[in-house]
Parts: sequence; structure tokens; C-alpha cells
Amino acid sequence: MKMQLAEIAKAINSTCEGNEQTVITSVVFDSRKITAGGLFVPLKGERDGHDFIDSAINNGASATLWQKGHPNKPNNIAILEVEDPLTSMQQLAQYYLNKVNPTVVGITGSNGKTTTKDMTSAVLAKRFNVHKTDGNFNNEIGVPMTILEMKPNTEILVLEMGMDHAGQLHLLSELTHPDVAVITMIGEAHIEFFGSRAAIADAKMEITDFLREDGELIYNGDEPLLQARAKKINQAKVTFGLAKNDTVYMTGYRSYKRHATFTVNNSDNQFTIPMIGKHNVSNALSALCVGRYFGESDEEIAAALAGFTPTAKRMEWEKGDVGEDIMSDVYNSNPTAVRAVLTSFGQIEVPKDSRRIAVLGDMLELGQQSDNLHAKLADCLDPQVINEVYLFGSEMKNLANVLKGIYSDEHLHYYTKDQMQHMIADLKNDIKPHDIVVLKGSHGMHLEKVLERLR
Ligand SMILES: CC(=O)N[C@H]1[C@@H](OP(=O)(O)OP(=O)(O)OC[C@H]2O[C@@H](n3ccc(=O)[nH]c3=O)[C@H](O)[C@@H]2O)O[C@H](CO)[C@@H](O)[C@@H]1O[C@H](C)C(=O)N[C@@H](C)C(=O)N[C@H](CCC(=O)N[C@@H](CCCCN)C(=O)O)C(=O)O
Ligand SMILES: Nc1ncnc2c1ncn2[C@@H]1O[C@H](COP(=O)(O)OP(=O)(O)OP(=O)(O)O)[C@@H](O)[C@H]1O
Ligand SMILES: C[C@@H](N)C(=O)N[C@H](C)C(=O)O
Repeated sequence: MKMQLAEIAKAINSTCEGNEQTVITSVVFDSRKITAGGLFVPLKGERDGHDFIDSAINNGASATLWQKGHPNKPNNIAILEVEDPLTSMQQLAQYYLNKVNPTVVGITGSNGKTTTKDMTSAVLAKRFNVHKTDGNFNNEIGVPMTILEMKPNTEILVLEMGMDHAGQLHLLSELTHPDVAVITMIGEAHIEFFGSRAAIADAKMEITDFLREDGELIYNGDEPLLQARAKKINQAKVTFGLAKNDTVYMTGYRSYKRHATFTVNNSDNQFTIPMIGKHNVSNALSALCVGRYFGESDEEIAAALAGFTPTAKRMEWEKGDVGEDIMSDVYNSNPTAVRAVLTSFGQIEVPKDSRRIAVLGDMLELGQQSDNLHAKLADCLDPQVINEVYLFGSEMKNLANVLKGIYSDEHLHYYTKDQMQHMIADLKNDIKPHDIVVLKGSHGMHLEKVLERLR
């Protein structure tokens, strides 16, 4: 972005105290990352961003937003006073979005948002100037930041949109007015704050609240909760999935260790993705639908999917220190995602006498259903397929109790959250060079620390 402070002040209904011809080239909420040309946005987290204004100035910030009435207002930097810096950053993002005016693709869903966003932008980049969400900066801070980082020549903006409470996607939809909205699937992520999958589906549909009249909703047609709700909107609809009544459905699938191939109805192409699992094929199908919406050929889409780069920590292969292969899936966890990962992990061929080892950390934010949802994971753990199970965290005790009837003591290992070091030591003793290991747990369980020690 490149805007004078005068233009920014007008966009957010503020006045500029300082040189309004100052040119702003970036908007930054972390004083440690700001450079010359940066507009500092003081946000409230654990601490208050206003307290870091001196650091922002020292690092070269050219101007700052400032909450009206907040004490210690600096006098050595241009200031735009506002009621709430976060709301003003969102307003500025909306203004800049209207100015650049790209076509907007919004992607949500309980799982698969980041992967679908990466696949979709790779597909669209075949023909267009695309700007996409970095990592999973998908919330009320991340979405406006993404918009403000877009280049002026952006033709298509691919935005990941996340939520953990009702109303959040309504805000993001209003902010961005998507031309295309994608819902990857409905699972149980963050169900603690919704109560039911139906309530999650209602909240995911908020992405269509400001979907343009001539826009399109692309959604997982295998999910009855979405089918029922999609009927209520007037915009064009396309479904993807595994069932024959979907607009685009998978007709063939083969899984290898590091990639999978698939075919779809009404296409002669064979598609390849550098990831495994039918859930990732489902993500690829939604990217295919978006590519076709923009007029891309299946050949172009196939070439893009084969070469796309997934974001780190999503079924990412790492090498362990005795030579074992480790699938790192440590960014988040919830029941549908664990099932998807264990199913595809269980299909990977291992040499004779080698084992598949699963290390599972607690799935967080499942609320009252947590005990039951952890216990029910037993139905996707078969000792003939997943040979060793390491469970980590208080919630996983529920699964350990059920697995006692299925796994013998020597193959079932349980650790409380304060026993991570103990678990790492046991894993290091146990793992052999040709074993394969999967690590999956919620972000808050920090299984990345286990990965660091095994690597
Ligand atoms: C309010 C805020 O500024 N918090 C950011 C802040 O944390 P803290 O609360 O610890 O901040 P802290 O208390 O230390 O400081 C307060 C403020 O002072 C700033 N500060 C601090 C120290 C300093 O020297 N200088 C300075 O300027 C700091 O940047 C912050 O703005 O500093 C971290 C490191 O810089 C960022 O990681 C946080 O970013 C949050 C997570 C975010 O929401 N970030 C956006 C960009 C985002 O999209 N993040 C995604 C996660 C999105 C997510 O959780 N999505 C959910 C769904 C959506 C949930 C909606 N609530 C999902 O996918 O499931 C990500 O990090 O990967
Ligand atoms: N379509 C899907 N169905 C079920 N599980 C999935 C699907 N896609 C991805 N997953 C699982 O979710 C994990 C995270 O994938 P991804 O980052 O794409 O999801 P996300 O919704 O963006 O989550 P986050 O916003 O927390 O990054 C994957 O590693 C995999 O375990
Ligand atoms: C980290 C956040 N994006 C998230 O996905 N949280 C859930 C609870 C998880 O880590 O599993």
C-alpha cells in the first residue's frame, strides 16, 4: 500500500496531528516489526500496544493510531486519534480493498481452510495477480492485515476466514464482500463456544451474509447441515465432495507416501497433490471449483495443484534423528481432523517389522463434549494398523481408558501434560529407523517441542 496520512485520516474519520503528506507504506501492530513508512496500530492483547509506542518510534514508525483519551500521547510522531484502533484498522482495510478492487475469494470451514487457501491461490496464480493470506492470519486482525499488505495490481484476493464464535464471519464478510465464498467442511473445531455442529454450520454460513448478488457459494455437498442452509441463499451454488450428486466429485483416488492422485467426474485429467488423504482431495476439489469459476482449464488447475506449497505443520514430513519419518501435524486438532489424519497415515506402507506410531495430544476447545469426543477416537485406532499409541494430556486419559481394552499395555503409553519430557525420552528409546510417526495435537499442547527433540 502507499497512501498519504491525509487520505488515511479521511478513510477512518480521523484528523491528522502532524504532517498529513507523510506517505505510509505499511500498517503494523507489532512495534518490533515496524520500519520507516509504517503506521503503528496499538492493539490490546495480554498487554496494551500503546505501551510500545516508544519502541515503534525508535524503529522508524512514521505515524500511529491512538485511542482517544489514552494517556501518555506522544508528541514526536504524527497521530491519528480514533475510538478503537482495531476498528479503524478494519475500516482502513475496507477502504483500501475498495480502492484496489480485486475479486475476493473468501475461504472458511472447520478444517482445511489454510490448505485450501494455498491450493486455490496456486491455481489462480496461473493466470492472475493473486494476493493470499499469509499462514493462517484469518481473524479480525489477520484479515485486515492481509488486505493492507496487498499490492495495488492485485487481481484476485484469496482470504482465509476463521472464527471461534458466532458473528465473527459476519464481520469478515461485511468487511470484504466476497465474490466467491468457499466452505470446506463442518467439523467440531471450537465447538465449546457453539454447542453443536448445527450452530457451527450457522456461523460458517455467515460468510455469505455479504456475498455479492452475482457471486457464487462453493461448499462441501456431502454435509447435510450445509445442504439445508445453502438452499436459503439466492446466489449461484456449486458443490464438491465424494458423492455423485455433487457438482464436482472424486471418481478415483490413490495414496502414496508423500502425494496422492485423484480423478473427478467430467474431466479426463488425473490430478496430483503433494499431500495425502481424501480430506486433502476434498480441499483440492474446492480449489478446482474456484479455478473453473475463473475460467481456468483443468490442465492449468492440475499443474498448479501438483506444484503447490502447503503451509508448514500441516501433515509436513520431517526426518527423525534415528532416520524415522515424522508426519508433523501439530498446528491444531479436533476429532474430524484426527480421524482424517489417522486414516491416511494408516494407509502408508511401512517395511516389514517397522511400525506406525501415533502421538496424540489433547484436542482443545471441545467443551462439555470433550470427554466423549476423545474417547470416541478409539474407533479409528486399530493395533494392526497403528501399532503404538502415545497419548498426551488430561483429555486423552478418556481415550487411554477405552484403548486399554484394545491395546496391550506395552503398546499403549499415557502421559499427563507435565510429563512431556518423560514421553520424549520413551519415544526416543522406542523409535526404530524405519518406523513412521505422526504427531497431532492442539496448538496449546505444543507437540512441536516433541518434534524438535525427535528431529
Ligand atoms: C491482539 C494482538 O495483537 N495479538 C498479537 C500479540 O499477542 P499478545 O496478546 O501476546 O500480545 P502482547 O500482550 O504481548 O502485546 C499487546 C500488543 O502489543 C504489541 N507489542 C508487544 C510487544 C512489543 O514489544 N511491541 C508491541 O508492539 C503486540 O504486537 C500486541 O499487538 O502478539 C503476538 C505476537 O506478535 C501475535 O501473535 C498476536 O496475534 C494474535 C494471535 C492475532 O490474532 N493475530 C492475527 C494476525 C492472526 O490472524 N493470527 C493467527 C491466528 C488466528 C486464529 O487463531 N484463528 C482461529 C479462528 C479465529 C479466532 C477469532 N478470535 C482459528 O483458525 O481457529 C495466527 O497467529 O496464526
Ligand atoms: N477437509 C478436511 N477435513 C478434515 N480434516 C482436515 C481437512 N483439511 C485439513 N484437515 C486437517 O486439519 C489440519 C489443519 O489443516 P489446515 O491448516 O488446512 O486447516 P485450517 O482449517 O486452516 O486450520 P487453521 O485455521 O487452524 O490453520 C490438517 O493438517 C489436517 O489434519
Ligand atoms: C490455534 C487456533 N487457530 C486453533 O486452531 N485452536 C484449536 C483449539 C487447536 O489448536 O486445536
